[in-house]
Amino acid sequence: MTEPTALPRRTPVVARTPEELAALRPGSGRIALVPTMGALHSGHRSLISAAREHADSVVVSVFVNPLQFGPNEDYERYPRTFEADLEVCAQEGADVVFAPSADVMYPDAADGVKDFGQVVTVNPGAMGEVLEGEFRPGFFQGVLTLVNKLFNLVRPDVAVFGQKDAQQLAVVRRMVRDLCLPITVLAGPTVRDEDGLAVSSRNVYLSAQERRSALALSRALFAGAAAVGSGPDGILAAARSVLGDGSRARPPVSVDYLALVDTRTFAEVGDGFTGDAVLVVAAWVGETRLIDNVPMTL
Ligand SMILES: Nc1ncnc2c1ncn2[C@@H]1O[C@H](COP(=O)(O)OP(=O)(O)OP(=O)(O)O)[C@@H](O)[C@H]1O
Ligand SMILES: CC(C)(CO)[C@@H](O)C(=O)[O-]
Ligand code: BAL
Repeated sequence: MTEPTALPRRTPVVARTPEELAALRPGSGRIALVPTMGALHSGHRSLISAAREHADSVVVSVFVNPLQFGPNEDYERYPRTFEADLEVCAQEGADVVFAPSADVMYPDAADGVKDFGQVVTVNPGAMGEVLEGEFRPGFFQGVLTLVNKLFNLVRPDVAVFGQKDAQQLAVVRRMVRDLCLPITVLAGPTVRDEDGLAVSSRNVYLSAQERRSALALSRALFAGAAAVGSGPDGILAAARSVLGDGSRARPPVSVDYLALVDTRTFAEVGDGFTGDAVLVVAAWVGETRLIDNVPMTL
């Protein structure tokens, strides 16, 4: 018996510039966009696969956006694995990979990546100032500016974002609403490793010991979710009992925030709140900053 021949995979076409992207625009059919920073993993795969279900053609953008990184963050070090990313896109059936350079996306930034003083940007509003926005000043301004540019270049009908970056998802939805963008935003559930750790490109920074310590994040969130019947205080207490908090956090884990917030506004919820909420956490594990969350209904 002969070995079955592997099905031919469609290799996506790579566009490096807006002009190349425009030339690839299909004449008809729905377009879905999956924005990423590359270093693609199973979480991204699930988003590309969801995108395929909602559109005739799928564009994956791969761009490490300098505008959303703070001066002391990991822009330079961020994993860049373009050839492997192309393979993932081929396996998941993406049609186009848009992978511009920083110069292409920000031609007027004085030194290409660092001076954005002259660039017109998108203001994320109050939701962009709290939690991730507080710990990463300018982060959501950078994200929304880039996402808005991608929306204008790709002109998708649908854009797919991960629930793992819950505040980013909420801020993007708010931009779409407030700026009247004709785009449907879809969310893909958080993909986790078997032990519960949310898959993330930054997990490659973790040593084996740190990876074990990082499980405190998802375990704390699951403990909080299991206490949903006991209201906001009970949920937070259950999560804190696993994760610790402030000076009680267990090294090498150091917590930036643990909060229960309204899914749509990201305002902290208090006693008596009913509706959709999300328990969010951001913590350092050694030198690596991770975020995670679990949605719940109170
Ligand atoms: N585990 C996951 N499950 C589902 N979606 C995910 C997951 N991780 C990331 N995503 C989504 O993939 C999209 C691109 O994210 P990004 O490329 O920054 O990956 P990341 O793994 O979150 O990277 P980082 O480690 O930098 O946070 C975002 O919409 C993000 O929410
Ligand atoms: C949405 C995004 C691609 C914008 O750079 C990025 O923040 C990400 O990968 O989540
Ligand atoms: N996953 C969100 C992109 C960032 O952390 O910069």
